[in-house]
Amino acid sequence: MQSLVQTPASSRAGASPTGGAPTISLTGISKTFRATRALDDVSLEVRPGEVHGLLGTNGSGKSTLIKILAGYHAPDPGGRLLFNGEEVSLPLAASDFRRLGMSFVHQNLGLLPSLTVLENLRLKQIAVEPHLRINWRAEKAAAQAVLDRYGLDIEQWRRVDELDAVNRALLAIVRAFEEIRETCEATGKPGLVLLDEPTPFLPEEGVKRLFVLMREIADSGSSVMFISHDIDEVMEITDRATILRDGRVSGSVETKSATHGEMIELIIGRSLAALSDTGPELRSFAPGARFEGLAGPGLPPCDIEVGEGEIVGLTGLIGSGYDRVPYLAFGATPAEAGSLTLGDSRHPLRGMTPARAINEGLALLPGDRDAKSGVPTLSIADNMLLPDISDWFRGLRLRNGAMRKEARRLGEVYEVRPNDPDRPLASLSGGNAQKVLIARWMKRKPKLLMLDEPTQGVDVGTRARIFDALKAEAAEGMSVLCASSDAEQLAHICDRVLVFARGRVVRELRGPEVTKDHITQACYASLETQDRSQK
Ligand SMILES: Nc1ncnc2c1ncn2[C@@H]1O[C@H](COP(=O)(O)OP(=O)(O)OP(=O)(O)O)[C@@H](O)[C@H]1O
Repeated sequence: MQSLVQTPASSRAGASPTGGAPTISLTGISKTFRATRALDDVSLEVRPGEVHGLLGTNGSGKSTLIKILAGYHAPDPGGRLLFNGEEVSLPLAASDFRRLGMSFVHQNLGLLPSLTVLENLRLKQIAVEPHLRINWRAEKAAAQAVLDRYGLDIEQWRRVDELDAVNRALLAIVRAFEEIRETCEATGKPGLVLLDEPTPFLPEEGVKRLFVLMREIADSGSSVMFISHDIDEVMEITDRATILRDGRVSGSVETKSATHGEMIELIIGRSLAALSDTGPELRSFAPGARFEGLAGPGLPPCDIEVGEGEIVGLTGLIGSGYDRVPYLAFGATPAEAGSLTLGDSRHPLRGMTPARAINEGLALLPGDRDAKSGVPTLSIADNMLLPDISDWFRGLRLRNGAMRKEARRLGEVYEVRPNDPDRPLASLSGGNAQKVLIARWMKRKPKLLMLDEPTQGVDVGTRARIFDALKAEAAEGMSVLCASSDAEQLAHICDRVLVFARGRVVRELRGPEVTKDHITQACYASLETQDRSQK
């Protein structure tokens, strides 16, 4: 590797080659949660006008670092933080953020969905500044000025829950930057906006719009810190990136000249097999699951077949309806019509409930990032084995030891870190909690496993393990339906991919056609189909 990759020691605080002080400089930050050393002597700096990436495996400490910067966690004694050269004592206080010029966009964006765009943008002024009555005309003009400044074409009177995901994310970022703009203008010093994975559920064109906005913030002289699992995105938008592994800085790179492979090695400590540019062999499968006339809100009747042992991907652009299929099929969203044939039995989908679906041999791993499908207060072992709890009784006695042993084995297979079956799910990082839930459903060996964005928030190394495990289960006869907007993920695992537009399957890719490029092209070609049918 060339000199573009700096060792943690050489990237220590205060060594900004730009000559000016870094916007933020952290030195020797550690954080211990009982037995877990979440951060160990982390040092990094973000320079003025820089978009800086923060990458790392699940549990590597990214969220802990952001929580320290947000004043939520106090770090262990000994760490230092300099902001524009000023020493700031840790933990940060609520009054520090505006004074220094620091703002955050957390994963849930922090907007108030039932309020309008205007109210979200001007909330602080409306709620905090004293006035006898709100001058809506002035507030409207101020909000419009903000929207115009960043070129956002959003109606001010729309409620935030009526906006699409892209506009919600753009609004959150604009609001965060507006929070610090006045401070930056008054002090003439750069501010820092921290974005904690704002892109996972956005379509590609939405991500591009976000990047334009991030670049505008950086061009104004402020800095942006961007946390993401998506290496391609980090390579596209950031100037430099810091990579964490097991709570330590494994490297700091100039992203423009780093390669994808170098980034992966810094993240997981090893390289991965390259993605093949031809899809899998064309194979035929015995009948597995067949949906006929499956219909529900946002999905006109459609037919989908998945062979025994076949992995079928469902994809399309946002709003195309592909992601509704697993929920309607499982009864998590009530289906309006349709039937499911599994082996010799046929089941009406109207009136299907998750409990019945599980009884028939279906499983669903939802795509939420808050691990809603798990029980945060229960242990890892309970979360993995709860659906089969009756198997773990001997008479009236629950075989706790055997349960723990099995949970530890599954934790090993799915690389759950830390692999301690007694820990509550809530204490795991988001990606590790997702691994626990994947293990739970894979272990049950359902006839049809349905997944929605299964590896969202899961690091690149574990992603490969999960793909291998899915393929291994499919080879044993399990049918798999995987809804995902990630063409690379689908290309890794699928035998066949169905591309949706306006709720209908508009393209089927099979065998060798199942490549990342073909899937992406088919999604964008579906946009034309979508546009034509709208005219
Ligand atoms: N409140 C807590 N109590 C105990 N352990 C914690 C707590 N918060 C985080 N940890 C542990 O600290 C380590 C770092 O977790 P963190 O959430 O920072 O990782 P991350 O890099 O953000 O992961 P992900 O990409 O999965 O979100 C993990 O081992 C996690 O289990």
